[in-house]
Order: sequence, then C-alpha cells, then structure tokens
Amino acid sequence: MHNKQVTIPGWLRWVALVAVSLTMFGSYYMYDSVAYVAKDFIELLGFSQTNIGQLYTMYSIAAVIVLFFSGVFIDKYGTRVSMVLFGAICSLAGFVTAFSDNLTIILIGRFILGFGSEPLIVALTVALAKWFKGKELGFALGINLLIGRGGSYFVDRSNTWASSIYDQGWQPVLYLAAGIGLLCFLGGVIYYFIERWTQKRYVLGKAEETEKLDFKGLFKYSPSFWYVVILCLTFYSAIFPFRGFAPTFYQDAHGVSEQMAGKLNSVLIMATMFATPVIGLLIDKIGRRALMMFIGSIIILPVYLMFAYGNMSLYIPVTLMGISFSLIPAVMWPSVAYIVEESKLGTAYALMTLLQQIGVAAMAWLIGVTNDVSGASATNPEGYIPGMWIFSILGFVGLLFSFLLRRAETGPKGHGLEEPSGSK
Ligand SMILES: NCCCC[C@H](NC(=O)[C@@H](N)CCCCN)C(=O)O
Repeated sequence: MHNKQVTIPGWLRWVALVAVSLTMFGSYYMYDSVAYVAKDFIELLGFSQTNIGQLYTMYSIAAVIVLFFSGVFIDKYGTRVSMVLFGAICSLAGFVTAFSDNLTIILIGRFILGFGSEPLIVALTVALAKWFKGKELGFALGINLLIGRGGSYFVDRSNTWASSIYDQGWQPVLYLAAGIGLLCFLGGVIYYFIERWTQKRYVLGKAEETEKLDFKGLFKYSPSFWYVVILCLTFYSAIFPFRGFAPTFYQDAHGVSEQMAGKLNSVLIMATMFATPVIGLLIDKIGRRALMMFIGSIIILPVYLMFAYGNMSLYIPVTLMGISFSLIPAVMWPSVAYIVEESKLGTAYALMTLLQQIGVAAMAWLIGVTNDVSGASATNPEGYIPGMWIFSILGFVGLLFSFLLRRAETGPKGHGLEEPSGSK
C-alpha cells in the first residue's frame, strides 16, 4: 500500500503494548507457579529441596543457551514471527510441566519455559522499542513490567482465588498455570495481526538493536557497566530463587498457612508493580541513579537475617525487600543506556540477562542443596538458616559493587547517572 501515514495513533500503540504484555503476564505466572506446588512435590512426590532449586536452574540454563542466538533470530524473522514462535514454546511448556509426576519430564517443561520466555521478553522489548521509541518508551516499559509482574501477583494469590483447584492437588494447579500460560501464544498471535495491520498503513519505527551477543568488544565496556552487571547478577540471584523457596520456607520456618505464604509473596510483587513505574518517572526528574541502587542494596542487606533470626512481623522484611525490588530494577535497566553507547546497547542487555540467568541458575541449585544438607524442613526450621546467610553474603557483594558504581559515577569519568534525564 502506498502513502503510509507517519503518525501511528496513540490508542494503537497502547493496544499493541497490552497484547505484548499479555505474553509477559502468562510467562511470569508460569515461572512462579511451581513455588506453590513445591511443598506437595516434596511431601507427596518425594522430591528434595535440591529438585525444587533445579526447577529454576533448568529455566535459567535454557535461557543462557537460547540467548546466544535469539537476537540473530529476531533480527532475521522479525518481532511478530518471534513473538508467536516463542509465545507458543512458552505455552507448550506449561502443559509439559503439568502432565506428568516424573521429575525429568517436569524439568524438561521448565527447560522449555526458559527456552521460550527469555527470547520472548527480548522480542517484546524490541517490539515496544519499535512502537514507542522517541515517545514514552520508559513509561511503556514500566507499564509492561507492571502487567508482567501482575502474572506473578496472580499466582501468589492463586491459592486464595483458586482454592478449590488447590484442594484437588498439585496437578490441577499446574494445569491452571498452563491454561493461563496460553496467554503467551494468544498475546503473540494478537500482536502478529496488530503489527501486520499497522505496517500496511503506517510507518512503524525500527528498533535499532536486538539483544544479541557479540563477544567482540566485550572488554571495551567501562567499569561502571560491569558494576551494574554484577549488581544485576547478585540482586536477581537473591530475589528470584528466594521467591521460589519462599512459600515452603514461610510455612516451615514461620508456621504460616499456605494462603498467608502466598499473600506475603504477593505483597512483595504488588509493591513493585506500582512503585517501579513511579520510581522510573521520579528518577527521570532527579537523576541520582547510582545513589538509588546503593540505597536499594543497603535496604535488602538485613532482610534475610531478619527472616532467619527476627521475631518481628514478616511484613517488615517483605516490605523492605519490596522497596529494594522496586528501586533497583526501575533504575538499573535504564541506567545501562547512559553507560553504553546506543550501538552496543543490545549486546549489553543480552550480556546482562545472560549473566543474570547464570547467577539465578547457580543460586537456585546452591540454596536447594544447602537446604537438603542442613535438613531444612518444618521439623527442623533452623536448617533454613545457612541458605539465608548465603543470600545475605550475596547482598553484601551487591552492596560493594553498588558502592563502587556510585564512587565511579560521582568522579570525573561518570556517565551522567546522577543527572536528571535529558541533561546528559
Ligand atoms: N527489559 C528487561 C526488563 C527485565 C525485568 C526483569 N525480568 C527479568 O530480568 C527476566 N529476565 C527474568 C524474568 C523471570 C520471571 N519473573 C524483572 O525485574 O522482572
């Protein structure tokens, strides 16, 4: 069609955002769903805590493998084909995870989920860049994260709103997750048609880079970039595996009910859903990004020891974790764009996600093994303490690197992290 219009109507961009975000909702729901059957896996199927950790490790191993070539694939076949393909892989993963009580099959399901989810997140980030570049990209990414984390919130509360399904055992719970996981495919298909329809009528922006890896020039990144990457690795490795073990830990070590355990996990997510976009807007105005990451790292430091030794309400450490989980991601991901030049941004994000997933894989496994070795269970709640110390040590390493980042960024070679948006 000739005479394509240059300006895409605002409503169309937001419709595309919702379609894209549905896929993330489905993917986040499935990622977290196994945490709520972990206790059944241990008590009914005889799985160990190490096996529970492996559910997350398998996801991350697949993510590391697929991230090596997904950028090239997305470049070659485009965002709409990639969204449908990776969305379909995610949806398939839900059913593979649910249909058998065999550990190997369940782990294969988790592997397939990682293989679909992480490139799906890359493809949707690239798609959003095409629609929102030069408009409200930061805010759009914030809303996307809000909807995606909505998936985590819904699964955290699922043992309340879907209690009748929980009463039937772990398998219907996983089939429910698989049903919601169909949103990955559905959202991908809806997005496919929106993008195709729009491209016939409007000039849709071109995202400049996908998150593919190019190891050439890896060592040319500044120290600040590596400080952010290490913070990303330590921070997410202290959050995602903890959330995986948390429902079982809250019940075993603090004697709360299954519903209360889900509620505690959901408070964490609910806080981040709304705080993350707000903090994003605030940081655009005041800058101080390195300082915020430093503050976020201080806040999370005592949390695991409070879980291990504290007698206070569990809402206190959960709230502190929620503040940190809002602050650091809201600031960390956009900060990379200040440190790394635009032509290398895709590689930088891919590298960051890849190292993040290596950290998550290792920690999920390590915590599971540690819990097993120290005999963590409802009859031996002290067995969870060594795992909490490992999380704390990780938090300390994160704090160290956020300090180094702040020091570098307040020096003469800073990249403008401490300045408001637009003043770089
Ligand atoms: N544009 C990148 C935003 C990443 C947000 C981040 N998600 C991840 O890091 C994913 N690689 C892992 C998601 C695992 C499932 N919840 C986030 O903070 O959620």
